[in-house]
Order: sequence, then structure tokens, then C-alpha cells
Amino acid sequence: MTALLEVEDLTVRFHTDEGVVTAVDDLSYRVEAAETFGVVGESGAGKSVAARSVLGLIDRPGRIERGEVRFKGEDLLSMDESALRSVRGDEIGMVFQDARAALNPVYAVGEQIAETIEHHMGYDPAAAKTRAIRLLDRVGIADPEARYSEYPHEFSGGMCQRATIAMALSCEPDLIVADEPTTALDVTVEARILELLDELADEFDVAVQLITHDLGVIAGTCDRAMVMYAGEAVETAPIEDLYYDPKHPYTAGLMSAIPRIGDGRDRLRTIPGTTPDPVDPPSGCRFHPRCPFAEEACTRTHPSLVDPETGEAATLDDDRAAACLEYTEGLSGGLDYSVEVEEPRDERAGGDPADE
Ligand SMILES: Nc1ncnc2c1ncn2[C@@H]1O[C@H](COP(=O)(O)OP(=O)(O)OP(=O)(O)O)[C@@H](O)[C@H]1O
Repeated sequence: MTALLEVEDLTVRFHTDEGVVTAVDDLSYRVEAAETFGVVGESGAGKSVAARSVLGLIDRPGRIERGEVRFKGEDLLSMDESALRSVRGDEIGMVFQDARAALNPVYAVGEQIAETIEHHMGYDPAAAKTRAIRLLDRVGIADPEARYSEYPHEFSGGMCQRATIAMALSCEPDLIVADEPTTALDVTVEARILELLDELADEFDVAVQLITHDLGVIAGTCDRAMVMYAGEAVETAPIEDLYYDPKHPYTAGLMSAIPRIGDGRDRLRTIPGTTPDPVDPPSGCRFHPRCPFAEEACTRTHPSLVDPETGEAATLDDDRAAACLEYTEGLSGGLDYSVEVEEPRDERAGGDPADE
């Protein structure tokens, strides 16, 4: 069965003065129709570049060197710009971190949504306006008729993000790519926006590729997720497996960085060490300098993504995969960690979006 989105062997490089940055290295994943698929990893892992490649938005000095991005079976990378633009508006919606920047400051918010609807769905202006107002209402913007004519600077950050979600949904896409949609917002607003995305994904039967550096966000919203490190996928799994039984030491490390309810910590614990230099990543397993279980072999051999039960090469259809030598060669000390998990962040705040 072909999945809605299939990314295969994607490699993206940036040719910079400092050298060649391999931002995404041989990345493969799939997103099924109507599922929410999380992509998680620290800053610089390649999450945004992977997402932008799907949308055909890699500009110089970036270059997609290799790979396929199949959407409904068609390779987007071989489409010309105008075909791609129409897929982007009609079938794939986008939500970015900086919602205000995604809106045009000189047009009223509602008009921007209506314009998209006219352009991509062929509605006449009056019908497009009606639909835009209905969408503003659906994403929780109070008094949508009046708000329709307001400008982005009159909207709060949370309201802007609601509006871009309305815009992304306006053409009834099959996929929404949401890149850190709540990072710029405070925690209560974040929770409400995530809840909204979750509800709308269900209601509109749309798949979401949700990019975040916060595993807590993924745990609350996604069906499956992929963990990226230094341009590569190091683990993919259904969300419960990822959360309760992480197979990669990096995933386990990210887990310990999730703030747990009631543990009295108000700061994130982070994984010791820093993300590798993207121009000259470590040999062998890229995570080895930070991995508490690393052995000599990890400095030499690059682990590929395998089924952790069998050690066989992972395919796009596999739900579970991890890239650690433990599952092929075996590490003499093994992966000696256990995960204690309290409830994920499900205590979402309710309340009035007007507070945003
Ligand atoms: N325009 C660019 N020029 C040069 N290098 C770039 C460019 N865009 C991205 N990169 C590099 O590609 C790598 C991956 O970046 P990317 O933004 O995808 O990471 P990320 O996981 O999304 O992190 P963040 O959460 O900080 O956005 C980084 O090393 C980054 O420096």
C-alpha cells in the first residue's frame, strides 16, 4: 500500500563558506493518510530542512542531492514549480513557527484566507469570504465577522497561529506540515493550539507532519514519530512504544529531558554534550560522543536503521526501527537504561482563546 507521503533516501546539502553541510542524510519515512506523524530532535537535526524539502522550499545554497518525495504516489521533486505550487496550496497546507511572519502585514487576515480559497478552490469572492469567516470561527477566533477585516498586527501570537491554521485548512488539504507551530507561544496557549490542531486533524481527516524539539508535544498529539539526530532518523515508532520503550539511547535521553508533571522541575534537563558539527560529523554513529553506552565499535561503524527485533534493514512499511549497533552487532555492555514515565502532558489548559 502506498502511504500518503513517502520520503525515500532524501539527502539535502548546503554549500556554505564553512564547508558542505549535509542537513538531511539519506532520510526515509512515511506519513499515512489522516495520521499525525511527529518529527522530533534537537535544534539543527534537520527537521525543518526535511519538511521544507517536502514542500519544495529549499533555496540556494541548499540542494536536494538525492531521493524521492512521493505524495499520493507522485514524486514532488520531479514536478515543475507551477505544478508544485498548486500541490502546495491545494493538497498540502503549511503552518510555521512564526505565524505573524507567515501572514502578509498589509492585508486583512480574513482577506488573505479568502484569497487563498478563491485562488485554489475557484470560489467566487462572496463564497470565499463566507468560507473564510466560517474557518476563523472554527479555529476559535471570537467574533469572526469583525476579525475578518483586522490586520495581523491586531492579532495576538496565538490568534495569528489560529489564522494560519485556518489558512492551511482552507483548501481541504490531505496533509498539513506544521513546523514548530507552538514554539513561539507560551505554554498555555501552546496547549490550546495543539489541542485545536488535533481536533481539526480528526474533523477534516487530514494528516499532519508535526515538527518539534519537544517530545512532550509529540507524546500528546502524534500517532507515530521519528526521532532525528544530525540529519538522520535514529528511531521511528508508534508513539506509545517510543515513549514507554525507546530503542535508541538518544530517544531515551530526550525522554529524560521531558518535564514530568509533579517533579518540581521548571527547567528542561538536557542531554549532556552538544549537537555535532554539521560540516564534519563524528565517525561511526554520530551520537557516539554523547552516548553513555558507546563502545569502540560505535566510533567506527555507522549503524543503519533496522528492525530492533530482527536486526534486518528497516523498510518504509516498518513501524519500528532504530539505528544502533546494539541491534546488529550487539554492544558488549548493552543498552543499560530503563525508562520511568509519568503521565504525558494531558492536563491541557482550557479557557478562552481571547486570553491569547
Ligand atoms: N540556508 C541554510 N544555509 C546553510 N545551512 C543551513 C541552512 N538552512 C539549514 N542549514 C543547516 O542545516 C542543518 C539542519 O537545519 P534545520 O533547520 O533543518 O534543523 P532543525 O532540526 O529544524 O532545527 P531548528 O529546530 O533549530 O530549526 C543545520 O546544521 C543548519 O545549520
